[in-house]
Amino acid sequence: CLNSGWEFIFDDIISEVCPILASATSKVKDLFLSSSSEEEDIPSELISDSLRCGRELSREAKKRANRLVKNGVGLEACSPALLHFFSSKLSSDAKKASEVSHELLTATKIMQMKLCSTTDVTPNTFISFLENQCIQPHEIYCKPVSVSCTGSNKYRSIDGTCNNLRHPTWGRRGAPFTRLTSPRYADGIYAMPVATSGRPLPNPRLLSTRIFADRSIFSRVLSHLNVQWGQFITHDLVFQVMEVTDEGGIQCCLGNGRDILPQELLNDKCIPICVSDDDPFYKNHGIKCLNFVRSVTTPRDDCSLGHAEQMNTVTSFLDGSPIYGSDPILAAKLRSKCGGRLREETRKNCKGSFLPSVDDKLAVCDLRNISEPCYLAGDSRINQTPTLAVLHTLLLREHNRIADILSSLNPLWTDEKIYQETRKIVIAEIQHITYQEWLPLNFGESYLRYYRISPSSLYSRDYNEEVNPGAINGFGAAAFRFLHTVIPDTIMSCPSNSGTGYLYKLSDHYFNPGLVESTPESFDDIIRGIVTNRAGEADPHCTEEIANLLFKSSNKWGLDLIAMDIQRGRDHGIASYNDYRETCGLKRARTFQDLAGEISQDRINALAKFYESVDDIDLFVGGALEGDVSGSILGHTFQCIVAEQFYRTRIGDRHFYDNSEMPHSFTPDQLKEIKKASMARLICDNTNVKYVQKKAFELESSYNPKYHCDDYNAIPYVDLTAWKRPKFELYD
Ligand code: HEM
Ligand SMILES: [Ca+2]
Repeated sequence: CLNSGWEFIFDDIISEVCPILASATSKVKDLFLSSSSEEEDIPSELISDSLRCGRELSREAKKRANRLVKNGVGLEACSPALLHFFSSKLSSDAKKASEVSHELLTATKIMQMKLCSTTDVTPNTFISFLENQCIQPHEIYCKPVSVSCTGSNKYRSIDGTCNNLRHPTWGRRGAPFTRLTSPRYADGIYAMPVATSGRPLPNPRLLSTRIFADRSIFSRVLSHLNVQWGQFITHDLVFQVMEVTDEGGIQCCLGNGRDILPQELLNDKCIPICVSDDDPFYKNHGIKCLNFVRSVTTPRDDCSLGHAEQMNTVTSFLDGSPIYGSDPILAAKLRSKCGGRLREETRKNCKGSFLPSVDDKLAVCDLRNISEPCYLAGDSRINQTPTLAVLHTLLLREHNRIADILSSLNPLWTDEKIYQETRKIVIAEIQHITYQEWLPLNFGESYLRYYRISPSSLYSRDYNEEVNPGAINGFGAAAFRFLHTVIPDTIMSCPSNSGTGYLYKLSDHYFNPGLVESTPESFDDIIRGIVTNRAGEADPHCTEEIANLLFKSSNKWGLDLIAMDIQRGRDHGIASYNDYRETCGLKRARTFQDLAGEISQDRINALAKFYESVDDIDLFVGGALEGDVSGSILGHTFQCIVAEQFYRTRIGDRHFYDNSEMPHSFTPDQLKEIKKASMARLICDNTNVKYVQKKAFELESSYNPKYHCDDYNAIPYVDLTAWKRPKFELYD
């Protein structure tokens, strides 16, 4: 189970594909023996030979990967592994960047192998040596990303470019994730990390079953909608996709999970999760291997060589990209091109509208028959669960509702003008609901105010163009995934005419949003259910619906999201928990017992049982076991990473909704209206639900009672008349 990622590079292959490089060895050796200083340059022919050879080897590996799938080593129909790939599609430019990245990483690895086998250079000194050299490959190997910003930049671009006019690539779709701490790759470049002893890290599935085991405790405060909003904004900020071949997704296991594939059939991007014979769940199903594939990487903007960086395939701004898309081609496809509206579908007997259908339903949904819905939205994860689809639908309706009002207020506005103004309002509402309602509830109001994360007065003047709004790797591949432990195990549906709620198992509905439209009232019933159903308690325990049955389709078993979270952190070379403790201002632990300030004794004992050294603990595991910070559902280290992300997402966004004194800033009248937006009002304005609690992310209680949607004092209404403009503004 320990693939490093470099299985395709052998010395004999190098000499076959790149004979020049093989003979370069002695020259390199001389260079290093003669110089102990790091000032010496790597000979330029070694660099160019490595690049050429990296390209050759990488292309060979790609051909082999395609061949394997073509020859039958592919994903089986209706398998959990296939469903996991449903949302892993790459646009052609992202695919190209990923290929270039693979070539550069392979070249870097070859250089390292040559230097380390012939000199005293260790993997770590190699990386710092490389960084000092700041090698930029010739443009035929990698073209630096350059964006020029023209025009007024009054509205956000779809792909996030030109938000920051000094650093126009920051926050764009396709950018490398940023890091708070140096990565932990075994070889400093890309190889899967190992323990400090050099032995394997503990098995992720073992950690999942022993530390995160199911214990059904529900939150007494938070609603399912609180969790669902969390996933929705996750999808706005981050999307790492897995490597695929031109022929389809990658299979790493034999016989749908009965064993791991033999090395000769294994793709080098495979990092399957092995399951032990005595696994409490999988032993009953004969499952020994869970399919898992490495994330796509991308070159740095300047193409410089170094360790791997994963690609964020969506804009990292909180900019409604799950609704509008991060890619201009998709964004255009989602528009109706009339009245500023987005495409929608209506149904007989249903008052509200629904998302449009994808072109090829069977390629991205797990349907029992083709008449069931499968939606198209700005984010390809849309169909993952019915409640995610419900939130997408709600925001689609909000866009079209606002577009209709704006066009009646300003009848001469063009489709483009209405679309852009509406998009701006919807994004502002999403930002307001997130920063004013959702973040304080989950992470503590006073904490967020203290760190200037929550907006306070009407306008803010906090925009700082030197703050990179990029997504932090440790946020997406570890800290924010802690919220997987609060996912409830059911989807609740509450018909208006009965006092009862019906519960559906989450695992019966992955990639099948049919529940949303099973009757004309289903959509509203699920909305009532999602504000009534409880979230899971914020402890490390999580439901088996995601820890044994994720994407189970018609099988009796599925994948384990918690084991995947741990393995993904390793795939991304996320620094250890101990490194992050230091980054976040805690003392580095020298012994397990040093964790006692943050982690309870029984949990420390569990960690000491599985990890050899306190330095080996994965960020996801250590962070999840910390006791909560007062007022937050997170412990200190996760709180620090999540807060840093939302700080950057706000301060580094030129278009953040309450920024003042920008050419595109809202007028005071408009901003006052936007600040009335709430989750409850979003529901009231876009469904047939009549009563909802004022704080919809919290359960109904005597302190948070339900109000009628017509009660505009309790649930204020965003009045759009502030957007009525004089006719002369037609052409701006
Ligand atoms: C039923 C609900 C959910 C399901 C089924 C689900 C499933 C998944 C899956 C399959 C992945 C990709 C795993 C991988 O390949 O590494 C993922 C990633 C992730 N999830 Fe969830 N998730 C859910 C809810 C949430 C919630 C509520 C949050 C946070 C509030 C969240 C945060 C994340 C994050 C941050 C990632 C990494 C995203 C990326 O970089 O692509 N998820 N989730
Ligand atoms: Ca975004």
